[in-house]
Amino acid sequence: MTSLPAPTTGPLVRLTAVSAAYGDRLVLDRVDFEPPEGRLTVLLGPNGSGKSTLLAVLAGILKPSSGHLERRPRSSVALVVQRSAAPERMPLTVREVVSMGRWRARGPVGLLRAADRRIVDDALDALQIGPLARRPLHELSGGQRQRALVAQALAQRAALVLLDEPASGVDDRAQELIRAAVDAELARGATVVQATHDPAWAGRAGPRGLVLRLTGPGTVAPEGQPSTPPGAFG
Ligand SMILES: Nc1ncnc2c1ncn2[C@@H]1O[C@H](COP(=O)(O)OP(=O)(O)OP(=O)(O)O)[C@@H](O)[C@H]1O
Repeated sequence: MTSLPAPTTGPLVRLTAVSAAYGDRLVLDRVDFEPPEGRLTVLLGPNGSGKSTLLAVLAGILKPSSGHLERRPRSSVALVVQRSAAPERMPLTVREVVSMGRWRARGPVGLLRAADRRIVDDALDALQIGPLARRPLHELSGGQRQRALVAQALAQRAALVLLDEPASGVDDRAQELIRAAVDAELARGATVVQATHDPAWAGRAGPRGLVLRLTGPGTVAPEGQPSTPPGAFG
């Protein structure tokens, strides 16, 4: 298992008074948020409350309309988008999709090394999709595809792992594998932020994790003070 580089100073990621909007629709309204490092943050909230938007801001793919986003320089981030937002007809095999998780480590023209291939194999094994490795992604069922996308995130060995409802619409076995994958990421030292509708995930944040409830539009509140580390939420 590849361990993470020693943390440097500053937060891995921190939002200060961040607002985000689509046109004139305000979705996040001056949100302060710093996920506790090496822990699980669970984002709960109804459809449209802004969970995906918050993840997109954390990932750096949606620019806040105001406020401040800090990210630790050179820190890596993996994002598993909601299945409905993932391209379904990528002309790639499952192994190729998971191998894409190593691209950032190797650069655009870098060949994967033996160590990268081992990481890819481990990720395929973790989600039990090794037997599907040669299959084109578009031939897979929705749940199998979801496992491939989670495996791609695992292969990144990122410091910050953002998951948008990774376990929704998958069977019990896949849910169990995804839960185990999240546990393994936390054990590796990753900081995980997961959006979900499933309140059962809240219990997995643990005493040092964080549960945020988005009630939208624009409102984000920590749930249960015991799981809120001091200073993590302004
Ligand atoms: N690209 C977009 N353009 C315009 N409006 C958007 C866009 N993406 C999201 N929205 C709107 O922003 C609001 C928040 O959406 P978001 O997807 O962040 O919510 P969510 O909590 O993740 O919802 P769900 O549980 O359905 O995934 C919704 O009102 C949605 O319609």
